[in-house]
Amino acid sequence: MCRNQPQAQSGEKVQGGEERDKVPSSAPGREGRPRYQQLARLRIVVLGAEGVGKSALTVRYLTRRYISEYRRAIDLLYRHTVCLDDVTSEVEILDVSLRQHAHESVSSSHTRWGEGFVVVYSVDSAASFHEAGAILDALQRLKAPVYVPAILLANKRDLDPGRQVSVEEGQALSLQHGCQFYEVSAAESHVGVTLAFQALLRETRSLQLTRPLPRQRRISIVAVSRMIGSLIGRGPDPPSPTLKPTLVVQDSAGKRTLRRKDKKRPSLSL
Ligand SMILES: Nc1nc2c(ncn2[C@@H]2O[C@H](COP(=O)(O)OP(=O)(O)OP(=O)(O)O)[C@@H](O)[C@H]2O)c(=O)[nH]1
Repeated sequence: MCRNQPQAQSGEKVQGGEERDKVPSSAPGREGRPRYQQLARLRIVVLGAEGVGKSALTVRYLTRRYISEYRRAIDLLYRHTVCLDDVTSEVEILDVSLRQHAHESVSSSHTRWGEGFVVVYSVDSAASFHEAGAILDALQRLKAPVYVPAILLANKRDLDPGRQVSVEEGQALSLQHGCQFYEVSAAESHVGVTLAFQALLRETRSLQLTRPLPRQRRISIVAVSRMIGSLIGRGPDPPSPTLKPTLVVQDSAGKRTLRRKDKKRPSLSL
């Protein structure tokens, strides 16, 4: 039985792209297990206007801790092993740093890579609420006709005196887009944040299971390796300005390091 909490994967080995693509489907995977025994992988993208608390929420979910200041203007990719409902999955969370007019920066690279989406706004910012609506529109447009598992996350509930967006408005927007809605405060508690992420992981996982496995695996390998190729400038596509995540890796001593993905350091494994 596994604990119902996300766990940092320590001592994670990060490999280059070419090696990864060569692994035949019957060969042992990087954990030394046959492919069919490897963990399900869920890829989550966190989107929202600038400063709404995307990093605070992501770190709150992953570590239960609240850290009030983060490096800005970089995308971060977190990889963790999560046990939920006694099912262990490898979860990758891309915390995207979008600038003004965030919805215009949501690209098909994000939607091709991501399987589940957290769309965040801040209750003290009507502008961020409108951005969230535009992001949900953009996701649906880019993913159409495929259904998009997403949650709408209203953050900074603790700032109620300065509230510009009511709970009812948040609910109405989520109903309009057919997604779940949570109002939370990354600053106050990890509970709501954890429930929200877990709901999305469940939905994303359920959707994965409805797809035929071999085909889905092939598609995800191609999609990720293409994305990684463009991230590190090796692929035929030009590098996307919005998809250059820094990988957060936790070593066996528990020390966390940030690695920027650039030409010299190809670093994401399948
Ligand atoms: N009061 C309050 N402040 C919060 C909360 N969550 C985040 N913040 C603050 O909001 C600011 C922005 O938080 P970030 O997590 O960096 O926001 P972000 O969306 O990742 O920012 P960018 O990556 O620059 O777009 C920081 O000063 C946080 O401390 C919250 O729940 N309540």
